Amino acid sequence: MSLNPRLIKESFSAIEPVMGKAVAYFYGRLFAESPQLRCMFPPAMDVQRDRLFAALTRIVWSLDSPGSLSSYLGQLGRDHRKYGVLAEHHTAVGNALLATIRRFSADAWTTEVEAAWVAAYTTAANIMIDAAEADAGVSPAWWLAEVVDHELRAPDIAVITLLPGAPMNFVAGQHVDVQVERWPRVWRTFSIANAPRPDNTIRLHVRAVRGGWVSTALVSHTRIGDTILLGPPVGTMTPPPDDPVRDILCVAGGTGLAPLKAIIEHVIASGRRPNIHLLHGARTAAELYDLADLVRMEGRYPWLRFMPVVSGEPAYDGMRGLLPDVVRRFHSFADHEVYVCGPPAMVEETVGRLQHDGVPPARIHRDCEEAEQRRLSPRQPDTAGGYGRTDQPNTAEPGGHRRGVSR
Ligand SMILES: NC(=O)C1=CN([C@@H]2O[C@H](COP(=O)(O)OP(=O)(O)OC[C@H]3O[C@@H](n4cnc5c(N)ncnc54)[C@H](O)[C@@H]3O)[C@@H](O)[C@H]2O)C=CC1
Repeated sequence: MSLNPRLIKESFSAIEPVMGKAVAYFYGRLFAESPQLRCMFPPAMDVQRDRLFAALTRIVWSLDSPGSLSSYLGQLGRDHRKYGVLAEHHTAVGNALLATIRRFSADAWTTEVEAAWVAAYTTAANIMIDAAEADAGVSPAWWLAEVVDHELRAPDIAVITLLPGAPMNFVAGQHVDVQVERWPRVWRTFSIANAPRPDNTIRLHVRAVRGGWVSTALVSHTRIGDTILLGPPVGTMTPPPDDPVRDILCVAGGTGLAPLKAIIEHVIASGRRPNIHLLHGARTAAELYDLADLVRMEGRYPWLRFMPVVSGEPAYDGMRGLLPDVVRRFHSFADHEVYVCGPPAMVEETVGRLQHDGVPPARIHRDCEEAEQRRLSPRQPDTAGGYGRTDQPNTAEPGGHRRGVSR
């Protein structure tokens, strides 16, 4: 069975323009053939559809890069443990996927194309299964965490401290999926806002999205003593492993501050003393929800320079403007290591301007596309999402056998 990326990409291109319909057909087919799988998914499937499309696109277009494909699929396999995905589920998914591609690629469907998709899907499923099996020996599928602190820092922003039931190994800058008791099978992504701590606690910065299920539950209906579920930490916006001794610029929009604060804590813990500029932008002064803490940090570490910036309050008595504009008011950051996080438009614009001003792309770190797709824009409701877990997720270990698609 050999991979044929060219055939896969050609047939996938034929489907891309009708991807919305194809994904809807895929789930209809999957649930018709395997109704027992429906309960693993959230009630509303809109975000789920986007996630599937994003994952499929990424897999198809990285078929020529086995290294990055394999690491992405490995992470996907480990991450899917929290949903209770078993090895045999991959067969049902593979069959529905093949039926979907056959139907929507129409004239482009040949026996060669079919063989190429079977080979590609089987390879991908086996990488996911292997990664999940290996992970099962060393890490929980999910963590039950207790809320040990809950601070409402603005009417719609909470800083929440959690104590996972078992230690969680993570790297500063990573994010986790979160599920609240009120909304089973609905997972939402939040960055961990601290570097690893001796007491194993982790912090989240959450803005309640209007109409949002998980974010609203976390901000308005969660109390100290409640428990929530956390998926495994993932994400690649982490400090470079060689930790170069370069000065650092962090540009944080709103609750996009969370992973950047974790990275700054990581640098502090490392003992290095680079100059750090942290710009934190908010629409109003009242939304500078971490001001007191950041001012305290700045007072303690003189090489850390914190600059709050407000974009929507003309009377604000401090630095005003949109972050991408404000960044350009400073001297060049061309020799800095740069981290940018916040609303997608702000990130795009800031990164573009920094590159234009001479910062090499390799030194600009941002949450990868995948994280942005998993996390919803704060201006959209987080009404659905995740690939839900089964009722007894802790007993749902992947089986020992591998499956592809049945032809
Ligand atoms: N909560 C978390 O753990 C994390 C959240 N994020 C993302 O960060 C974002 C935070 O959103 P909010 O707190 O509502 O921020 P916001 O919408 O209040 O914006 C904060 C600042 O970003 C800049 N900005 C916003 N929109 C812009 C635009 N179109 N062009 C140029 N600059 C713009 C402005 O300076 C503004 O003051 C969300 O997209 C969220 O998904 C990212 C990582 C972690």
